Amino acid sequence: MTVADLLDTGVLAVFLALAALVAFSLLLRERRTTRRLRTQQVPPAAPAAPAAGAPRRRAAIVVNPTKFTGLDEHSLRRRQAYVAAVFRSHGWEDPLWLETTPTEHGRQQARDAVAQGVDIVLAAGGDGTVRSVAEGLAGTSTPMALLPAGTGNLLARNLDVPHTDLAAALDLVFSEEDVRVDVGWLEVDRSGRDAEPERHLFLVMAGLGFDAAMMAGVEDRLKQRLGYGAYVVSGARALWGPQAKVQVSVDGQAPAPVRTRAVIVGNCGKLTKQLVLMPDAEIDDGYLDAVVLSPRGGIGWGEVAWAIATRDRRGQRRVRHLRGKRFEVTCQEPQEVELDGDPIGPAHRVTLTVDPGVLRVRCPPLRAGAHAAPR
Ligand SMILES: Nc1ncnc2c1ncn2[C@@H]1O[C@H](COP(=O)(O)OP(=O)(O)OP(=O)(O)O)[C@@H](O)[C@H]1O
Repeated sequence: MTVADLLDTGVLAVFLALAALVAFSLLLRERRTTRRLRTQQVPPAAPAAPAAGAPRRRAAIVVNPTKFTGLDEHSLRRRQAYVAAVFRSHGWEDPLWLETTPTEHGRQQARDAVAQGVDIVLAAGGDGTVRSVAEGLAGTSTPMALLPAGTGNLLARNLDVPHTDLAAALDLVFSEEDVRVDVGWLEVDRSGRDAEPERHLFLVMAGLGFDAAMMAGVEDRLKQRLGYGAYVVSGARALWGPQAKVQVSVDGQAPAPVRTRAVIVGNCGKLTKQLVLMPDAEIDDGYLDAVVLSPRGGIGWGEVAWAIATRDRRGQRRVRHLRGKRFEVTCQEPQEVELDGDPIGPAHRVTLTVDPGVLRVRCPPLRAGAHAAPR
């Protein structure tokens, strides 16, 4: 073994040790959080009468029932009663509950809710449910709120919506402050010659290569046991893999050939509070940001980890930052694709575009002094 090999192995070991440490601390936090959510008590809600003559407001809650299978029937009913009591205590009508199904993941439910004239639609589930509800609401004036119940809850983390405290997340609904956010669209051409490529909305990031392989490698059983830590375990497995030959074109410019492990395009850039993949990505700036990761071996991954940990914006040969309104990525061999953390299978070509400000989201102001969306 050469000195370079030894160094390579050493850096990789440090990287994996750090990853394991992060996984362990996340696991402990996740367990504490789950326990807190499951033992939440129904508050003695004091119903408030609405102002005389004022129409009572109504929310729809689109709920993914698979995210609550850990709760027994009694706890589930208690949770629903709690939520309804909170709405009544603010003078709202009882919410309309709409469940997702194995074939309708939230888009149709959100459209039905808009057709019924609700004032807001809450997405209760993980990022897949949020994405689907957003597809139903984009371009309408009905805002979306989040009741995060997934593992990653990436949008909630990026928008500073509480993702471990149901009462705090609900409180935001009554703040009446919305922001207009951009949505990203991903067109997936699986064969490279598809006549009608699939089109999906994304709110956080879409990518291909290492990150998608990592998401695809997360087993449901491990996710239930380890929560966010399952991604670290799968990520450690996906570290070893060949670089892919891809062509990246930004805003119609001539495509640049790159050898890469991952191309990730983001509408916003946070993975966790501490881990920011794209420090300059803003969800309301009308642009998409991208990172192209091209590590080779353990030392290369060490450089990538360091660039991400230090939020290095300059970029370097292992981590390149790009910005634009349209990205086209063509792969020589099909690569795994992911969408806000959900793997959607391999594709030869993906096109990513941005639709600025078309979704209203009820969340804290994006930055100090920012104005809320006009009504
Ligand atoms: N009623 C249902 N029965 C079975 N599966 C469902 C149902 N509703 C939704 N799903 C599945 O759940 C997925 C969405 O899950 P969701 O986004 O809520 O969590 P997630 O993306 O798995 O979150 P995380 O990975 O962060 O836990 C959908 O893509 C669909 O496959």
